[in-house]
Amino acid sequence: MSEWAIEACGLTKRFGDFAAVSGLDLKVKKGSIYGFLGPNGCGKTTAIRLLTGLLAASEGEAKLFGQSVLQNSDQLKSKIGYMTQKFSLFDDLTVRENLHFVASIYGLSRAERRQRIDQLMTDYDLTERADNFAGSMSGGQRQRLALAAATIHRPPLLFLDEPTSAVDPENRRDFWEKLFDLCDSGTTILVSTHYMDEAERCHQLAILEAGIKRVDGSPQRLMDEMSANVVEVSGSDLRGVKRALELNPMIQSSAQLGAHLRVLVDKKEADPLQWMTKHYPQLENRVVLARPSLEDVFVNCTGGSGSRQ
Ligand SMILES: Nc1ncnc2c1ncn2[C@@H]1O[C@H](COP(=O)(O)OP(=O)(O)OP(=O)(O)O)[C@@H](O)[C@H]1O
Repeated sequence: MSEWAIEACGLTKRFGDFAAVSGLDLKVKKGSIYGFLGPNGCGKTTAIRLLTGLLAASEGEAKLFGQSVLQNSDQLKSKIGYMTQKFSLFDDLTVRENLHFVASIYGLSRAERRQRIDQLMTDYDLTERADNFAGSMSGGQRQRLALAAATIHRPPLLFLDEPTSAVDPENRRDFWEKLFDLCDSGTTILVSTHYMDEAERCHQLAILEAGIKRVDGSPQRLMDEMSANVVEVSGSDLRGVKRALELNPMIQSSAQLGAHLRVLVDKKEADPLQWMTKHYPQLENRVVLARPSLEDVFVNCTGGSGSRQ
């Protein structure tokens, strides 16, 4: 038995001359949460569709639980749950009707269906909404309904494409609690996001840009191994300091966060504080070292086109 829920090797998808995903290598351990982090259009949805077998790859291969996605798509269907980026249930059906519909597609028996739907409505706080139309519910409730539907057949592997883009931070936190419950019971989850805080919750993640995986690893490892030190600059004329710093090739990026400038200094400089005050004497007593964040990693490896949370 393979220890991997997902394996991909050189996975590539071209639309005409344009490569939406290029040479993606991936290994996702069973029972873990793996994140795809990247800006709009970087290829997250395309990669998920390749891994689920909904799109055929131009090159490369993907396996789920050791089985080729291309050759075993029928057998693998029952092992996969897929929550698409757009709400894909029926607005003019009630919560219960939507779940009945999905359960019938997955071939659950009548008795099993009723029991499973009641259980899911309890688990996802939907019981009071059972007879409400999906179209009349809030973003958070619709998202819980979509997750209930995606898990109705108890798939061991879940693909979630930007599942929380339409919900507020509190609902997002609750949603992640549900994901960790699923993970705890053995489900493997691949989730795409452009939120840094969400990516930080994943066991492992890959940062994608322009269809290419730039780095992967645990959030902590990515932060530890970043090729830059983070320096915070305070004081006056931060806009002028930023303009001056950005001319220097040792400065990978600088961004103002409130009353500070957050600066990534190439790790080739062993002592970034000394280096900065030597080259910019006006920064004497105005610089401190800061702990790297996942956003710093993102900026460091992509040039910084992601969104901030
Ligand atoms: N069927 C298609 N035909 C042509 N181009 C496509 C097709 N599907 C996706 N693309 C292009 O491939 C690139 C990657 O798209 P994809 O939807 O995978 O990105 P994404 O990271 O999921 O973006 P978003 O966060 O906006 O959903 C985009 O430039 C998109 O326009």
